[in-house]
Amino acid sequence: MTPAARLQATLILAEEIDTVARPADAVISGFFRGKKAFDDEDRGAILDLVNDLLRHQARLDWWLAKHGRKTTPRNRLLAWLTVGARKPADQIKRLFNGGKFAPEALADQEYTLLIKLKGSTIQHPSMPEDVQVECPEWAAGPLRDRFGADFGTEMAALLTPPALDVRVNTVKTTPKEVLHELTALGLEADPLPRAANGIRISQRMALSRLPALKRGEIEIQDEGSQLVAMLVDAQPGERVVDFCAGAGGKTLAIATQMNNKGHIVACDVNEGRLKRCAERMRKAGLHNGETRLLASETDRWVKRRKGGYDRVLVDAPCSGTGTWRRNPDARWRAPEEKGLEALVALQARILASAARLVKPGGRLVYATCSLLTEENEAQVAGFLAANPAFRVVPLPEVAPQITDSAHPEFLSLTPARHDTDGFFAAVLRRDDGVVTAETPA
Ligand SMILES: C[S@@+](CC[C@H](N)C(=O)[O-])C[C@H]1O[C@@H](n2cnc3c(N)ncnc32)[C@H](O)[C@@H]1O
Repeated sequence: MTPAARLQATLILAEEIDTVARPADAVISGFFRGKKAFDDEDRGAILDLVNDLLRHQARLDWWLAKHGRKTTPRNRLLAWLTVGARKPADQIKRLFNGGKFAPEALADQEYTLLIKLKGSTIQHPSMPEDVQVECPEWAAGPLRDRFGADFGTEMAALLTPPALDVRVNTVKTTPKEVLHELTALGLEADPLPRAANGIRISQRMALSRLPALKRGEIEIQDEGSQLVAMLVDAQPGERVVDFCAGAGGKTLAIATQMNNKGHIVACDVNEGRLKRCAERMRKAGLHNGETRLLASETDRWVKRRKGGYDRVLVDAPCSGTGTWRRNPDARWRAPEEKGLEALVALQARILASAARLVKPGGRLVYATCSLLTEENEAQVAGFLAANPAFRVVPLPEVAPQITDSAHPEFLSLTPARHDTDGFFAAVLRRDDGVVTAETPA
């Protein structure tokens, strides 16, 4: 594939990501599906370029505005090639040549833009701080409140591409065997520092190079996500609910913890994701689970199963601020249409309803991939105030091996401090109605 054709593919993707509400990874995988003309190298180069545009969008837009230009995907690409990739104007003109599979030929005023941008640097001291760190307006206040003096450092970490973390499916193999295979393939792979069955692959490569992935022996899962599943601490033979299971990232990890014994119900309001979850369970050789589509968080099924589960995980829908490293488009899509407040209210409703499933003495884990206090500590505080039967089980009690959480009681991970996605998890226990030796019959 020619360099011009790669640029044209980048442009198609950038335009679609800019206009549709779907996440970029869904747009990208949809675009490449069934297209044999793109080999791994083409895909890698196009993906890098799309991500470069998304990770520098605020700064590119600042440069475009400075020169009175519209912030369109095509203008952003032209600006990036000049300011970021530092390509000479004439070389860009040769690539934007209007040929078959190439971007439309450069207009005169586009060429003028390239000349004006020549010698500019992607970072400029006159840029406002939020532009320099690519922080969208809707999140700047809450993130500054959360991080204070560390705001800049955390934002910078959110702009770096993450390493590839995988979780070993111990129902099928062992971390030792997987490490051995990865090393034999010439990949740089090491055990994760905190997640017992996790491995980090530091080197960039196409996923097609991982045969263990095809065999269902490993799953791609950030260390933070692996740790959330670990905090559920589901034991073989127990009854467990993963209330917001989605496509099952954590369901699979929990079902594996249970060593295929007992029962896990993966609930969600999204049928497509649950279908994917069931497929992944099958591929992973897990048969201790079922999926359950809920009409809403207050579906009648929840009432019928009240008090019936040893462990319940609520991996709530959230702003996703902790995942901006891997989803660089997410920062440019404000949380849902109704904003952060509506999201926080939904989380509260989900948590209150899912809590009904926990049996006396059982464990409730509330988690998000958000960095915002409103969705995390404040959400838990609100729940505890309204539900006195639950109390916090401090992190050092449930996971003494995690010694570097950013919060003394909860799991709180940030990209700058832990080199994981931003994750939050609170472990709660239902303390009422527990029958002990002292409880009168
Ligand atoms: C953070 S994602 C879950 C990710 C998943 N646990 C994983 O590890 O791959 C949150 C999920 O909550 C689901 N959700 C949204 N509203 C819900 C509701 N009212 N009740 C239950 N689940 C809901 C979404 O469909 C989404 O799949």
